[in-house]
Amino acid sequence: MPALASARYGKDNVRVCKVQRDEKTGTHSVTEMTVCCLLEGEIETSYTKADNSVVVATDSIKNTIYIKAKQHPVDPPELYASHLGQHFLDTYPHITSAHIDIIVHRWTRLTVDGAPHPHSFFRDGQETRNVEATVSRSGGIALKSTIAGLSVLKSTGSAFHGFVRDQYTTLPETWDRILSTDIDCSWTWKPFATVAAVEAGVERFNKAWTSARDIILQTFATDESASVQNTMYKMCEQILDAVPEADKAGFSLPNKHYFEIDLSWHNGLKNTGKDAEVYAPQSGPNGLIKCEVARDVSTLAQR
Ligand SMILES: O=c1[nH]c(=O)c2[nH]c(=O)[nH]c2[nH]1
Repeated sequence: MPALASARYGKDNVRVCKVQRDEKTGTHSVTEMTVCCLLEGEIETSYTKADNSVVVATDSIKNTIYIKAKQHPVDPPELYASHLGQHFLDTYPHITSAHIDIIVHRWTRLTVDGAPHPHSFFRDGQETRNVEATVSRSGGIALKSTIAGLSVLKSTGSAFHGFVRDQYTTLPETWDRILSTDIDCSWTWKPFATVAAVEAGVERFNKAWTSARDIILQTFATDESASVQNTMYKMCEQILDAVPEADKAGFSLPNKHYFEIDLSWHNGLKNTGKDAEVYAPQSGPNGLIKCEVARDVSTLAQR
């Protein structure tokens, strides 16, 4: 006999923009987010018995996302996600956990005549700052912070050699290649007991984001990379050092290949090895390299 094994529901792709105005200076700040909010709890009968009495309508969930954005700061997103998730537990006794995913889109302040403009912004890239929050009666507030979609490329300082060579191998070893990826980096916070605990020392979240971003960019640029694997591991170690309240850091990185093009068939034109200048960027297939580094290995999820 089949039975409901798991269920959660809510509203996805809720787009929210909050403008905060400093009346004294006339400076505005803008935060644009895409929010997903899914609820779990004693909601089985809505699936199995057509019992809508246990359903908080997804339309109401959407309204709540707007209201909580009005009532609370949306920066940092970790705090807003905690307030939003906690609201559902405080308001509906049969809801046992709220899963909040937030994507924060970039609006970077414009510089006009050398000065930061008070109310104009531009989108400088597809990079986003993301948060996944699970607020539950049993586990408190679990937060994971992410930098996603930060595209980087270096034109030297990357090698890849010494890998397995057998009857399946065609890739030549290289001591100098283009390395390019779209950064997806996350760090997982030790659980917080309450929203008040998230709020106490709330500056930790923006500080961690800035540190992680700096570490990623600096290490990407300066590491003499032996592989994507080794470079991402070095970044994780440094992020764990910089963010003492995180117990895990990890990456998921596509290896976006740039192939050398042999043009020697055209009048002996040299364009490989030390003469390589014109490359063919590949859309796919691409490598995909992932890892998680735990401060204490016992905190790693069992697989
Ligand atoms: O940094 C790399 N890691 C790999 O595992 C790999 N595999 C591959 O073909 N190229 C690369 N590059």
